[in-house]
Amino acid sequence: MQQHVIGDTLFSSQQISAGVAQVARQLNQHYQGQSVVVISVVPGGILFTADLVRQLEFDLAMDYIACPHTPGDRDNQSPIVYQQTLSIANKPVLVVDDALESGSTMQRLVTYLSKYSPSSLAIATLLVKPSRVNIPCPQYYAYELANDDLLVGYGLPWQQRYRNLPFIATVLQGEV
Ligand SMILES: O=P(O)(O)OC[C@H]1O[C@H](OP(=O)(O)OP(=O)(O)O)[C@H](O)[C@@H]1O
Ligand SMILES: Nc1nc2[nH]cnc2c(=O)[nH]1
Repeated sequence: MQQHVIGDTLFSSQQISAGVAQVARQLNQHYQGQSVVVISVVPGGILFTADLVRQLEFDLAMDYIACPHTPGDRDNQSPIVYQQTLSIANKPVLVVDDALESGSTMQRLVTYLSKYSPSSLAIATLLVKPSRVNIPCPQYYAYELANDDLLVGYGLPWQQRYRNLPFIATVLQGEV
C-alpha cells in the first residue's frame, strides 16, 4: 500500500476502541428497552457502525443511506441514495457515520429522514470537527477535534483510498 500521504496518527486503534465504547455507553443508557433502527451512512460509516452495533445492548434493526461527496467540500449537494429497506415510521432512528466535518451531509440526511416520520432521530459519530453546523437533534460522539484538518483512515478516504486503515491519521500537507 502506497502511504506517502499519511501523516501523524491522531487516533490509534486503541483510542478508536475506547471512543466506540464511550459512544456505546451513552446510547445503551438512552435507548434501554427500545427497538431502534440504526441507519449507517455508507461507505464511510461502515467501520464505526460495525464496531458500534456490536456493543449496543438494545434491540435494533439496520439499514443504510448514502450521500457521498468530495472530502473538504463544505456544501454536500450529492443525491441521497436510500432504498428504505425497513419502514422507520414511528420508530426511533439513529444515524451513524464516522465524522461530522461541515455537518452539511448529516444536516441533509436528518432533514430527509424526518420526512419518513420516525418517532425520534439522533446522530452517532466517532468524531466531530469544530466548524460543523448545529443540527437540531441529539448527538452522540466520542471526540471533538481541535481543528478541521483532513483525516484518513477508519472509513475516511483520501482519493477513495485508505478507508481500511485501522487508525486515523492526518494527511500530509501538499496532499490535502
Ligand atoms: O460534515 P460534512 O462536511 O458533510 O462531511 C462528513 C461526511 O463526509 C464523509 O463522507 P463522504 O462524503 O466522504 O462519503 P463516504 O465517506 O461515505 O464516501 C463522512 O463520512 C461524512 O459522511
Ligand atoms: N476523508 C475525509 N472525509 C471527511 N469527512 C469529514 N471529515 C473528513 C475527513 O477528515 N477526511
